[in-house]
Amino acid sequence: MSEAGTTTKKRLRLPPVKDVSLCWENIKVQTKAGRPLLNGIDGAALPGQLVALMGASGAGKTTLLNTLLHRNLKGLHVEGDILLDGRPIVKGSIGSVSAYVQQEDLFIGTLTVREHLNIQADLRLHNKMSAAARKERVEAVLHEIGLTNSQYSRIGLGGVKKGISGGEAKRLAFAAEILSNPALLFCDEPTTGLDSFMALQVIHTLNRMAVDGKRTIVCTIHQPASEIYEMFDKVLFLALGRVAFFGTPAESLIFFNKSGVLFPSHCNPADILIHNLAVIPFKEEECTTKITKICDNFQISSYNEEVLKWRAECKARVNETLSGRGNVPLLRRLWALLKRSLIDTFRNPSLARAKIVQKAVMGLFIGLLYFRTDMNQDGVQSFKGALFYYISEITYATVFGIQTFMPNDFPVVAREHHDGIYPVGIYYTAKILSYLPLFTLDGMIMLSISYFMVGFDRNILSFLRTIVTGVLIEWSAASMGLMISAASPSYAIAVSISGPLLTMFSLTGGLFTNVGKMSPYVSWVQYLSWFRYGYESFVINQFRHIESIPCEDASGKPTTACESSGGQIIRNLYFDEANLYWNWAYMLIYILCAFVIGYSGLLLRTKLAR
Ligand SMILES: Nc1ncnc2c1ncn2[C@@H]1O[C@H](COP(=O)(O)OP(=O)(O)OP(=O)(O)O)[C@@H](O)[C@H]1O
Repeated sequence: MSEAGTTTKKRLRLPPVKDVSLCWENIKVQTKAGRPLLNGIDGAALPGQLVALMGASGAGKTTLLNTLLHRNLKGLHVEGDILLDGRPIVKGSIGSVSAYVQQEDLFIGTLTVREHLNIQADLRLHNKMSAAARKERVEAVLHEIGLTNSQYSRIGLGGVKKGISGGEAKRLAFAAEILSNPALLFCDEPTTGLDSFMALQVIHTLNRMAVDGKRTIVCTIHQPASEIYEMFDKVLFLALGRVAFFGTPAESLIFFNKSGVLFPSHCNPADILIHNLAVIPFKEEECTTKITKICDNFQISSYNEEVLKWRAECKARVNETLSGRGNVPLLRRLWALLKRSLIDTFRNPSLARAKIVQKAVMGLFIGLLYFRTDMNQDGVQSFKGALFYYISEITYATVFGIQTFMPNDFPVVAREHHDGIYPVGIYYTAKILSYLPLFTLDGMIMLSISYFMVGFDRNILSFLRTIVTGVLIEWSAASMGLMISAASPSYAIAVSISGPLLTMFSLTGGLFTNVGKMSPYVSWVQYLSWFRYGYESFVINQFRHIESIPCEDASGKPTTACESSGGQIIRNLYFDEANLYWNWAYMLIYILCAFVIGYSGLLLRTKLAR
């Protein structure tokens, strides 16, 4: 290989990790009601080891993993020591030196593999790493995890849009977690949902990360195939909340065989072991006696003595210093989330393209419907109708369009927030900023296409005021849509809240009912309605300079009812000319309040989504 080639290869490797060992001693977990889940679990994972936590369903694998990670322990009472290089782990500190690959892979499916990693690098890598260094790290991780061939493929959305394979998705989840090059990695059921070939690939990747990278890896696993079983350095079997065995896979066969478990040839040993450690319905007593005997045997076995030695080795590393991940600049995280939201918004055909095309078509339609309306009594009604229609058109599409975002994003946001990658506020700000261009442009397109076709005031300032009012209406609708979406548990609930609210706001907007003559029981609703603020500004802007309007219909016939000047139109609607710009201020305040309420709702939902 050429020298240049050698340099490139060197660059593509992750830097060596500062290895760590993890041990746990006498871990006891019980529910608040006093039900024991784990009862005195000891163990250790040393650098370069891939350790599997195994056992029948309900044995306590996830509970042990959560205990080691200090996560999801609400409602449980935990005792025992967890030591990282000899030092007790204080609550939450393990997260800063380790990574956790969770069972369910959650991604923004519109991104490519490389884009996802670039954004994760910007979100996770500390402030001392330059943009070039972060790019290099992504390159190294792509090679390390074996994702270079699919780096430009879209991740896809399960069941909606085909993307990368399940095995690639799992490896992508690893890739994101090892960007920060952690020495300690936890994985929950990394092979669940994968076929045997993909599962083997995934465990092979983990094995390589442990052996080559000197990482310490702990994972839970369900009934692995024999080939996979042999790839673990250590297996820890849990049963009835106790350790049934901890040692190498080869030793496990010897130990369990001595404890009376038979392994017929051509059978998967892991299947047989898990079957033997399960409490089978209607045979509870028999199973409990057998399992208790196995656990007792292990306690007095030489394998348990080995575990005690590893633990001592782990404790002896007390002098090593550990460094956390470091700080990630807030602005960089905001920019990364903004990029992700922008890509997602503009690649989401149901939102971006549909919105632009729809508004262009509606602009043309309104333009043709009210084409060259003359200023007479019929014309006044048409102008008023067109102005109110603008508000409806901008509002409904915006509120319901924007509400689609939260159900898709929420699981990812909740996880990333709880993983400490960013606070919800940064995500929310980025999301709002990402919607700004789209939810400003589409309304402007509709107004610009139709405004002069209808025959509204040709004065450029009047046109610009219409645009500004339109943008504020759209942003009022967007902020309300976001607020309801952020605080609602599902899209269906968000829509069912928004529908009636919009009807109320529309009815109190000034066209259907006179704002000055509403029933006192509901007249306050108008002050929550941007229909009312927007319509008043639209009407004042169009009519206030019109001094005389003929009292005749479109065919020239005199009319009995007549609004003979712009001022009269404004007064008849109980509007006030002084409110033209005040309404802009009210809408701005409205937008800010809705954003703040939406943020609070999202924060609360995220906190509850543990
Ligand atoms: N917060 C909790 N409150 C009450 N019981 C709990 C709690 N967490 C876990 N358990 C109980 O502890 C037992 C062990 O659960 P755990 O999820 O750890 O098992 P597991 O071995 O991971 O099972 P599986 O393989 O099915 O995921 C189960 O009976 C479960 O119902």
